Amino acid sequence: MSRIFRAVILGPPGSGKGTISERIAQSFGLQHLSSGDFLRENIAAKTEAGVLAKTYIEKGLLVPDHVMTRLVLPRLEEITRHSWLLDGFPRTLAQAHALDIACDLDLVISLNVPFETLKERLSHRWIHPASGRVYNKGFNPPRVKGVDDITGEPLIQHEDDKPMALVARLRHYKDVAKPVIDLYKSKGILHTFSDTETDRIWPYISTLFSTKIPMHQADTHYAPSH
Ligand SMILES: Nc1ncnc2c1ncn2[C@@H]1O[C@H](COP(=O)(O)OP(=O)(O)OP(=O)(O)O)[C@@H](O)[C@H]1O
Ligand SMILES: Nc1nc2c(ncn2[C@@H]2O[C@H](COP(=O)(O)OP(=O)(O)O)[C@@H](O)[C@H]2O)c(=O)[nH]1
Repeated sequence: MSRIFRAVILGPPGSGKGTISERIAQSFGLQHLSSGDFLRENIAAKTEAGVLAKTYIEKGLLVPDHVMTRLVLPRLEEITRHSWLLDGFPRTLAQAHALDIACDLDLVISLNVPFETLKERLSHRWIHPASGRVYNKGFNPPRVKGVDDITGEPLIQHEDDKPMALVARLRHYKDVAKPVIDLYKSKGILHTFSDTETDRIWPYISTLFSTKIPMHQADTHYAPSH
């Protein structure tokens, strides 16, 4: 059995972590693990961690580190045969230290997207709350305006994607993320990508992954259709 490959994707809200993670998963066969999805699963199943996490998320707060690590790390430890890409965790230095103890990362991607672009994107982001599927008015609109492609249920806008909350949220992200980014830089595993468009960042990320892991299947290689 070949050794599994472990990667993390970092970036502010709206920087394209979810979008790029899906492309990496499709092109290179990594499992896309998202802290938001783990939380939604736990909230739906009403687990102890899920019930607790919900009270923070509803207030627009980060879930405390000890709750997040208890939720995420066991899931990672379960995966012994599949390479993965983790999105949304670690978000704080304490989470990064906990992850460090649990496993050795091969690669960390950091997305660097200008503040104005993030504001613009997030104000046009619509989500399907039950699944976490994400749409954008211009970039990837739903097939029918206002409804989820798969279930036909209505899309909503996150309270904290609305303009008033956005600026504070992006500032807060920067403060909390800086020491995490510095940690991975000091370990020599950080790769930073800066641009205003996911489609311009993607070829560089794709090349980086191609050098690190064999292509999953050449014919599943992701190519944007627009
Ligand atoms: N690693 C984490 N640490 C603390 N709280 C987290 C973490 N990951 C997710 N959360 C909580 O869950 C909520 C939903 O997370 P999710 O990543 O789906 O969406 P988000 O905050 O809109 O992120 P982004 O905009 O970067 O996609 C967050 O707003 C936060 O309250
Ligand atoms: N206009 C535009 N929107 C994008 C681009 N990349 C992603 N998006 C959209 O921007 C929003 C944030 O992207 P997402 O992948 O959810 O970012 P995350 O918050 O970092 O996970 C979503 O609505 C995406 O569809 C891009 O290059 N241009």
